[in-house]
Amino acid sequence: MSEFVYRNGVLHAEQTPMTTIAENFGTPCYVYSRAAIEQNWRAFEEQLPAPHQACYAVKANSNLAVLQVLALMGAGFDVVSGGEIARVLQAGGDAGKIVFSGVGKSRSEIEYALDAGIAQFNVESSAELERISEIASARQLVARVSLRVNPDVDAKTHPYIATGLEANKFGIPMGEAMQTYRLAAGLPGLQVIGADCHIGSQLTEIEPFLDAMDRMLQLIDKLAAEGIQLTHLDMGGGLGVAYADEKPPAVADYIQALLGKLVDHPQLALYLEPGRAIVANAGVMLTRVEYIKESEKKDFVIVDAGMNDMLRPSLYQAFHEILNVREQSPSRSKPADIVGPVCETGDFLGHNRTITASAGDLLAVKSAGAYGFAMSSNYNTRVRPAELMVDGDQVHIIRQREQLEQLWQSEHLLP
Ligand SMILES: Cc1ncc(COP(=O)(O)O)c(C=O)c1O
Ligand SMILES: N[C@@H](CCCC[NH3+])C(=O)O
Repeated sequence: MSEFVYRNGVLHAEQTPMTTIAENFGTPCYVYSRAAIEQNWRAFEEQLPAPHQACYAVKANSNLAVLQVLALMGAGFDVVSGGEIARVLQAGGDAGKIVFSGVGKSRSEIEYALDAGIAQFNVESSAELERISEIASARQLVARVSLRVNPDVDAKTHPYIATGLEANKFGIPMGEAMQTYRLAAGLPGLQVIGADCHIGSQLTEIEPFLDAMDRMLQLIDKLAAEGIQLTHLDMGGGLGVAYADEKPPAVADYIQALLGKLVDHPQLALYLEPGRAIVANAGVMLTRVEYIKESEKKDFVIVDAGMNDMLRPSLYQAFHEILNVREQSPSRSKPADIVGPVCETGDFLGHNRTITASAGDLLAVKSAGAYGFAMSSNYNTRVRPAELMVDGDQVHIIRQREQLEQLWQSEHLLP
């Protein structure tokens, strides 16, 4: 069930009309539904009783209040930087449920993570193993490590968000996995506990996950035969959502299919790192139409949000449904591009849309809760939008719209 629906001809977020939100908080802004986030999280949690564990991928949406909602539900977290660890702790998350992924962990990030007592490092190279071993030994600590192995499967998604092919920078190639595990097992300050992989994002089929899992289980069996016993397998994130007419598998079907593969491996806990599946459809971006520019073949609907606020269409030609907040009919006869004010030809939110819109109208860009605000920037010296969390009939401001002065407060004029 979507928490964003028309009531009396006006798009609502839970019980609050979008028109009220725009009046009170201005545009552009991101609007999230707490109920939707909770519902999406519960779908994972219910399928993954302990010792299995879901770890929300913080990069998808790292607003403190979003993390807080999940922390209150007992979530684990998948992070990719020291900054994300700090955010999770700031939001009340449990360090003991943090897994630390990423190809380029710096010394200071590793030190910070060890001191914070995170659950484990998902390690991506021999060099990183050696660095973690050295730092942990010097601190007389033991770092729990899992190796991220690249299973070399085609995730059948956009090439920029496929990560499980050998051509990608991520993980340890399957062919080198055994020797890297042997290295890990012999290094001081490390406890080798698991294996992980992440083959890509926005996957709409189960098969690539199952294919990757077969390869990972074969590796785990070979390791066991050598006396390296692992206790968990982390299959990463990547479950897709419906932006348009995609039909991603239901969470329960996806997890049951993965758990089904574990019947012969009762010692293994399954970890997952969902990001998009938790937050994408729990958020929209609200923007107001500034101008309509008509031309012979197509019109331009020029709105107050641009690629700096919402990068996915420009970066991946990603499709996001765009609705007029006031339900409209019929649709326009000539297609329109919905474009922003940024000085780039690639600054668009949607191409060839049939949406009816006039100057002053409010539009909602759907499925914007994941990789929306998280990838925003200040390009063109534009302040980043406000973020709001709707909770029933309450609207909480969870991030103020930036003020211009903040944009240059760390800059200095020459003496
Ligand atoms: C290691 C890792 N885990 C989890 C995720 C979250 O992915 P998604 O948002 O597709 O679930 C990503 C990003 O793709 C990732 O790189
Ligand atoms: N940022 C991408 C997903 C990449 C995930 C990174 N591991 C998107 O918007 O779809």
